[in-house]
Amino acid sequence: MSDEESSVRVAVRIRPQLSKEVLDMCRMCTTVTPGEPQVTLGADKSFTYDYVFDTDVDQLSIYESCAKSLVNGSLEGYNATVFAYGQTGSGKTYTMGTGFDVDVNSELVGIVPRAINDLFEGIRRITDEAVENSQPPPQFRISAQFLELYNEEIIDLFESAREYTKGKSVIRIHEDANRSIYLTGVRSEKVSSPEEALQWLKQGSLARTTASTRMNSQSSRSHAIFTLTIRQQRVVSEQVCPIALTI
Ligand SMILES: Nc1ncnc2c1ncn2[C@@H]1O[C@H](COP(=O)(O)OP(=O)(O)OP(=O)(O)O)[C@@H](O)[C@H]1O
Repeated sequence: MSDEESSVRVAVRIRPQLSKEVLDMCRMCTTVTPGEPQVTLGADKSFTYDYVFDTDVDQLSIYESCAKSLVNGSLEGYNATVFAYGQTGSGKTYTMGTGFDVDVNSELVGIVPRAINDLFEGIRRITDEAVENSQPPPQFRISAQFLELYNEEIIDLFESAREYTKGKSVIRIHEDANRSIYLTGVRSEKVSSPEEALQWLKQGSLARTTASTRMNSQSSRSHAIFTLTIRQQRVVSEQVCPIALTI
């Protein structure tokens, strides 16, 4: 598949050094080529991506470049996934905004809370436009799921941790005739406002498995997938489009 046909975009974000790294006299080994999405490691190993963000790029710019258009697209019926990948301590949780504290200073808010706010803002806009045009506004139904993959087990972050230690997980992974993977037994919560969705995000984030690693004192130790499913029902048709945000 050529680059033009691929719907996958890869962005690299370089985080600033942490105070401990500065105190330990660690040195940056990356150089971003000005005006190009290219990063050089050390003296001569250069790599080009769709986007490269250097240490000074803020959370809003990352969201606007990497996720905003996907949120808008999801309201038009497209599926979208934002996936953060990288070694421990590289900044995945920070960038996605799914750490313990989702009530951070507004400038530091990450991708997931921004996507939630934009999603509900988009719904409000579509509803207002329909009313202005004297048309029946579409009905939106939004539901959230939050799963964690840890030690090859799937944990439902909306269920209490206690139930899982008793081995009560009812989540099963299946493959359908088209070889698509789907899950059953996952708890799905209806959300009707950004506040409600953020509350579920916060509750699920707190339930995640964490421990310290040598490179991150509060490492997530797992993969987590936060999924919002949007059902938009118009008079003539219904569209179902999940947006998954993976940390
Ligand atoms: N762009 C950034 N600007 C400032 N601080 C950052 C940035 N990215 C990450 N950090 C800080 O770096 C530390 C590690 O980041 P984070 O916990 O997000 O890493 P992670 O990739 O999620 O790690 P793990 O896989 O171990 O969970 C945190 O203290 C975080 O606040």
